[in-house]
Amino acid sequence: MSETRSALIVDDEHDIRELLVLTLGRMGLRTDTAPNLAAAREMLGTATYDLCLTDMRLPDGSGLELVGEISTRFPGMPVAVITAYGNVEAAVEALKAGAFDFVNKPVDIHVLRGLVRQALELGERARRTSEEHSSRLLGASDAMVTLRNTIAKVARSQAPVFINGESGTGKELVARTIHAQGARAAGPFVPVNCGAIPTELMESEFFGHKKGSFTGAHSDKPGLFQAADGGTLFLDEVAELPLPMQVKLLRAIQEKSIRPVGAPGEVQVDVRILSATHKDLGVLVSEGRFRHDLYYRINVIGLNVPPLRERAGDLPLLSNAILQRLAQAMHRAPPMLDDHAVAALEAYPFPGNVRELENVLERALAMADGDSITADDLHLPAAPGAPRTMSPVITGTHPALPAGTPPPRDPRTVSPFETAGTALPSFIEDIERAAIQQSLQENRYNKTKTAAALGITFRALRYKLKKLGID
Ligand SMILES: Nc1ncnc2c1ncn2[C@@H]1O[C@H](COP(=O)(O)OP(=O)(O)OP(=O)(O)O)[C@@H](O)[C@H]1O
Repeated sequence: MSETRSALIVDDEHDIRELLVLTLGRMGLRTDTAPNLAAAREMLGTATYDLCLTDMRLPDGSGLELVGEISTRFPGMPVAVITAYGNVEAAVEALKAGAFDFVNKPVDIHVLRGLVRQALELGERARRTSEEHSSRLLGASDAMVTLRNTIAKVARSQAPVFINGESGTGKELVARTIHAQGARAAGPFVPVNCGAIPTELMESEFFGHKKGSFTGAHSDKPGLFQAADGGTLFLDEVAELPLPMQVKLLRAIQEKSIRPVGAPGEVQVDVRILSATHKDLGVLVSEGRFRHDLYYRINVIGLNVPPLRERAGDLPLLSNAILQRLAQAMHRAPPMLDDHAVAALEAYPFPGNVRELENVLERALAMADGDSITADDLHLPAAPGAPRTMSPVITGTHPALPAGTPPPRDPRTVSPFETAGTALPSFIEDIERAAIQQSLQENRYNKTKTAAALGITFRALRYKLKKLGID
């Protein structure tokens, strides 16, 4: 626990607040204080705490109300109450309302310190559990339920699995889930981006090398196959493997052994192969760009991860889980998406899938002032291929949606001719903005690659991003 923990202290008695601030401060905690319920609520709206200590009797209500609110709004945050000595009923009520523990007045410093230590441990455990949840493949759509069921079956076997799906749909997460649910879970999971290894280093990266086998080989180095021994090797972007490397990989998979560069003999390896690509590998095989024998070897079981736009019903669940995770990392209370924001998300096609959703929400979280995220905060780009309209996609200027009101129209249906009558420079800027945003998504927000794809320099791209207000 290296980062500073924080506590909210709620008590109307100045002396008690001082005593608690001093004691918790000595334990290394940062503290905020509130003399009443209203102030406590305000503080909880702007910051997240690892612990709350509240008096039962407050000038504007009961500490019990706070206990209830905290348990619902911040389920992982322990709250303890300070009760008058001998008031057993109040203590029991507090525990029933969700308090973690209570401490009697006058406060015994020893008891208090023990309670704080336990509360922090409890919070830490809750945080870890929530992190485990966040690495789960979420979604209640039929497609995701089917995918999760298939994964559960596939995980039991040792067969190679080939995962296909657009960028950012969750292919790596699927691979990690197969590994985590299978018999090799205690072994290593080694992901490798096949498109990121320079061709000349590939053999050494996959199979390792012996000291002195080539210039720069200053010591023996095990390769990725050895690193994944007893576990899983995940070949991401497998379509990017050059043909000569495909031959070597096929051999290693068939023989279950590898020969490090410069080594005299073979080394046995026990590795399960999972692979993925967003490309159509069948087409690459028919074009002779991917070996059919390797294709059949890695594609014993094939899984398809559907794009987010085909399971828009998963958006609220996914968005809330992502916001919760991001807010927790920022020690903030997770904001809610308002109705317009949900409608805007559901109308947007998300070409970058869940990864793009994460980026959109991260930016929105940084922009949002209060407890909720509006459609304006989302800054959704125009749908790729469609010129941006003169007004933002979802302006957020609509009044709150009454129940039953249809959501704002789908930005994809906006006709480019709606731009007629607008000043030419602004029209051109909009087209430029749409092209840059599309290229950014296609290149996964890598600005160097985006600049290259657009045929402009990195500096020019940076200038345009600033000028067009894209960040
Ligand atoms: N169903 C899901 N539930 C929760 N998080 C998800 C889900 N799908 C994807 N994610 C998250 O979205 C992000 C992108 O997922 P991941 O890296 O697995 O996608 P990918 O398809 O492998 O992307 P690429 O093709 O670019 O390699 C990750 O942070 C992942 O945790």
